[in-house]
Amino acid sequence: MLNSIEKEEKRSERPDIQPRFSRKSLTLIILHHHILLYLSSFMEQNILTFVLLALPILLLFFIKNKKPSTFPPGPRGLPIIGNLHQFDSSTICVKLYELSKKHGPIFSLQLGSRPTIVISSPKLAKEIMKTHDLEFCGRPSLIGSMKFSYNGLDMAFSPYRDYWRHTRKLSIIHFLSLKRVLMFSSIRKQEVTQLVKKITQHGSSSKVTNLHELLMCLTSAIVCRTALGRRFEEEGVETSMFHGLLKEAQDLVASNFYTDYVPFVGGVVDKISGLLGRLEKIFKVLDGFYQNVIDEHLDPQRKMLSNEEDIIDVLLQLKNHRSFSMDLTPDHIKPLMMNIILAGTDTIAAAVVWAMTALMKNERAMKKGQEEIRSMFGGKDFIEEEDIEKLPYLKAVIKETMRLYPPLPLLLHRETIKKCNIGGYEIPDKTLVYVNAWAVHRDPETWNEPEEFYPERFMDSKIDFRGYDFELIPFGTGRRICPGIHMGVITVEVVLANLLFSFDWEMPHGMKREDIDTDMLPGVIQHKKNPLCLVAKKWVSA
Ligand code: HEM
Repeated sequence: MLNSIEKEEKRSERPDIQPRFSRKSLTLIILHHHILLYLSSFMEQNILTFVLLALPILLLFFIKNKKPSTFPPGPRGLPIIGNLHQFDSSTICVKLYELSKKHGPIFSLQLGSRPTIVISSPKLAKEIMKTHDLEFCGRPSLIGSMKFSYNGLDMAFSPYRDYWRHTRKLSIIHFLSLKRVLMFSSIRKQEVTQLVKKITQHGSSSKVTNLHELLMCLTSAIVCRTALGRRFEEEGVETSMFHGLLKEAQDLVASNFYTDYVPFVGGVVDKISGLLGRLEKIFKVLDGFYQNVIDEHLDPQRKMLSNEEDIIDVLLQLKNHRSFSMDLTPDHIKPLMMNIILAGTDTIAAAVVWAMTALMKNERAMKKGQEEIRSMFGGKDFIEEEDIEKLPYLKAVIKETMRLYPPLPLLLHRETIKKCNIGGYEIPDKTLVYVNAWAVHRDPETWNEPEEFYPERFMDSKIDFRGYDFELIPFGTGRRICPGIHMGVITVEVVLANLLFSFDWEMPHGMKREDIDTDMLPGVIQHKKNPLCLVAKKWVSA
């Protein structure tokens, strides 16, 4: 039998019967013409022609990306968009948790053209993030994350490759290490002291304290001072503008761009809906902001806010010492700043708000937490970071909060970089992967009464969230585990310890503890939907 190369050779020896175009080149010519027509209809804004021309391309695309038969089962979706419409909800982690009860701890979705799997048990989380961590440590190139990461030049959204490994190593050694994080502890102390002062003023004038607002101000001040050496004017226009920018950026990272899931037509939908325009606009503003901060740092006349070096200083020194394997330009520094600010501000504020919410709903745990701190450190003005080691109940409260209300309930999506087998199913490469920490943290085979807020469950337990225990993964685990874990945990601890130590917390007039809801806002980072508003009474040691 002739193999295809031999056939091809024979054909070229007989020019008389050689077709002018091979089948492959004919298909390419037709496709090329089709795309040209398609683009010109788009330019001329002829929507009907545009959609009609897009249909065959879409069909080709979907046939090519059809789920293999060995893929996990899952809910049926609609034509073309698959399950995308079900993925656009404020409580997506809860919805996926409910679906896992029906379809099992590994099930599939079809998000437009992208085959997707959802993992919902500690056992499978371990398979994905330990046994097969290498196959599962890619990140999908989605339009929002690509924009904010300057096309994957950051850590969070960079694909798994040498560049990511270098950047991550550099961050972990030079600015997110425990040693470096402890060097920033005076910033945290100053900012938390300010917060306590502000709440004390609210309390003395019986003003209600909106904890979400105050904690967002606090964490953005801590993160900005640490990373950029900059502080925004208290409760001023600048601060609220900055929070507005952060919120818009977070919303856009969390948005489902149709461009990512429905090729060709998706881009038009996103353009018409204004999503692409918003993305460009906010990116430009943030980019300009980071550029200004970097220029300030390069200015020899620069006056430092405090004597500490900030993360940009550290990066610029590394640049001068050529510690990075390539030239570290502002285009490498900006995406890292974007990561630190977007990943650090909301996560920490959300975690503290959820802890206070859970404690307000559970008076017993609140009292126990306050007694632990006050009996140990009653004579002090401030609970220092090194005091926290002596507060096991506080630590248990934080673990229990992160279990029930993980700030990133779906972690950050991953993408397979190779084909592999999980739970008896074959998962092709380029499959989108969601690990639903919300579901893992409620696994009934692991946790007794999983819906109960019961910090005591951690008192005699070795389970921790540092990446070794797959039943508790608020920071993820494996190669992609959160590199900001030291900064995140220390900040949550010192803020919560001082809030519990300094104040007795009461409900505003006419409200009961049972009125506090746990509804969530949509987004990658899970915030409480209705702000937690409380009355703070300053506690004075007897
Ligand atoms: C309570 C606070 C925080 C929580 C709960 C949290 C949680 C997470 C989670 C779940 C991931 C995804 C892990 C995965 O894919 O397996 C992540 C990634 C990341 N976090 Fe955090 N985080 C927190 C604070 C921070 C802080 C303070 C920073 C920076 C200063 C930070 C920087 C990052 C970065 C850069 C990544 C991407 C890592 C990579 O893909 O290599 N996080 N975080």
